[in-house]
Amino acid sequence: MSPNQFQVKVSFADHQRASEARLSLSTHELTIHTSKGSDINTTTIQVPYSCIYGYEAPADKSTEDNDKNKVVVHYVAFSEPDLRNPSAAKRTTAQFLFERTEDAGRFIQTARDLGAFPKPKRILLLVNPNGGVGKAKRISDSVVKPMLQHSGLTVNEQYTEYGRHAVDIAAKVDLDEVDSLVVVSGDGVLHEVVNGLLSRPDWDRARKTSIGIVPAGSGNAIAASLGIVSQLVATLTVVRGETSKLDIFSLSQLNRPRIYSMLSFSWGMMADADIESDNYRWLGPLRFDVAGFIRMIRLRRYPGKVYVLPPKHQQSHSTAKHQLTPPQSPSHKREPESRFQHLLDSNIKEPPKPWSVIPNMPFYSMLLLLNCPNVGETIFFTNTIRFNDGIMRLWYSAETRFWKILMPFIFDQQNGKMVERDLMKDLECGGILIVPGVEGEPDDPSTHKVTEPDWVTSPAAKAQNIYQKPGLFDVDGELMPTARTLIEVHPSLMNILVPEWLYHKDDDNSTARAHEAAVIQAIKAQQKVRSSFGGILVAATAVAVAAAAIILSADGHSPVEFLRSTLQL
Ligand SMILES: Nc1ncnc2c1ncn2[C@@H]1O[C@H](COP(=O)(O)OP(=O)(O)OP(=O)(O)O)[C@@H](O)[C@H]1O
Repeated sequence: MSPNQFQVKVSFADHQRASEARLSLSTHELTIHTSKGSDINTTTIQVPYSCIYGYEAPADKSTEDNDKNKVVVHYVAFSEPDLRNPSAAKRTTAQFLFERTEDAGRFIQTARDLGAFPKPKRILLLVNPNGGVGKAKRISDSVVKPMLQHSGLTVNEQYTEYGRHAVDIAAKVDLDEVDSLVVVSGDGVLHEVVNGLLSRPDWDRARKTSIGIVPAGSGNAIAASLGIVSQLVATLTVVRGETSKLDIFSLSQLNRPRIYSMLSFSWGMMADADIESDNYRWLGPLRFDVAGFIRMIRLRRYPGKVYVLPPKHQQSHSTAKHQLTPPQSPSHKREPESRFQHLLDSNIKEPPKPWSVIPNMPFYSMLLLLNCPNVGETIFFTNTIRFNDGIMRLWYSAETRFWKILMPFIFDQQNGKMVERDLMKDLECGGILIVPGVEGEPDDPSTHKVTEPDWVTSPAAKAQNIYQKPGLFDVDGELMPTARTLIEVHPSLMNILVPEWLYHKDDDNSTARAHEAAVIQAIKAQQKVRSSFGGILVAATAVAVAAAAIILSADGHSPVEFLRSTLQL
């Protein structure tokens, strides 16, 4: 028998009777060959190391004789081909009884050397008891903590106690004591962790601390974008500790602290709907569909100008990435470099070349900047973006016909083809300057903030019967002032925990690749398959709510006026 092979008696969590088996440890997986006559259906079980989240081995002399030869391996099994729904991933255990204690020890040592077991790390788990519909605590207790128990990780759990508490925690956490900050919540708390870490005087060190997410919010766009389909897979991801680079956008406004985003920025219909969806939080993920539908049938246009920087100018910038801005005064706060901060000065009416304005677009109905493929757990926008490609993706539209906007949201919400419809224009860029307002004139010169609640008076708008609003600025689901805003990309600024099989290192083992490819394919399929029927059902529910909204005429328009403007009569 080769040094990486072992003879054992094996029993599985769901099969009580032990049977003879041969174990082999390769570079990437543990294979269990059970002997004929066992009560286990399959005779060969492959457990990729990427699916092992812990083990138990006899630790002390007082252990019973029999237990000294025992090793228990905890792993996640995917029940192919049913990987399409999150319940396809299942926790399980295999218990091995070796003939001799030395064999058990040799097995553990060999498995460790080959990277089969998770490496020890210190995790700070931030649980938002209010995340989603208040399910985060239950998820932490029933899924996350039981899985972490045998992982070898040192875990500290902390509940967030108020809005933006995670910013304060991340801003103060002792980086010598923590390797990863993991949130059990939605995108909002992860956004706060990013901002807390990057607001620190030692941000250049803090940015290297890996961040992770166990989806327990209502949107969960980041987790879905990473291919994390369940809390179980998310916890496995945390335990295995594989990371990928993560691009970050910075959003600068005059005389305000800078905000950082890992997911999205939006303005217009989608932003209004996202922020307004907070009123329907009790609906869980459905809140976005209902708020979106209501906003769609009361479509507005949002006046302003948007300037873009071509991506190659950002690319050359990326070679000098993460440089510190030289301190100008003792009070000057060091932060990731901004090359275009001067464009926030209102004396600069038009940014110079290579910046250019988006032509013929004084009015928008929606504008979306994305760093990830998903804008929500159930909204798979496009597969043309990666969160580590160093480029910003901008979509915008001036469309205000209700049905034109509704169609992609019903039929293409989960198939990644939303952007292929003739609704939105698509741009790659390295930076964006947004100047909201009819003529770019801010209401408040010191902040450039647009404050008019109902901005409907421009002659051009009146002539076209356009119903306008300054609109809301939404960054990662959080509100920010509607004001002149500079958005820049900081390529690969942070590290995020990702499922190992999606980003495995280059190896030449075809079995590992085949297994991993199957998992990837299944996860992608899972993102696409949720039927459009769900969308139609949601739309039907939303129609009822929306009809009430029209009758109540929240924005002061009568239903007749509304129909006329919607149908462009
Ligand atoms: N103890 C708390 N009490 C009240 N609010 C809290 C508390 N802890 C965190 N929050 C706030 O809850 C908000 C929502 O959190 P989070 O984004 O994680 O959940 P979600 O909105 O349901 O999910 P998603 O952002 O994915 O839609 C955050 O803005 C955060 O500041």
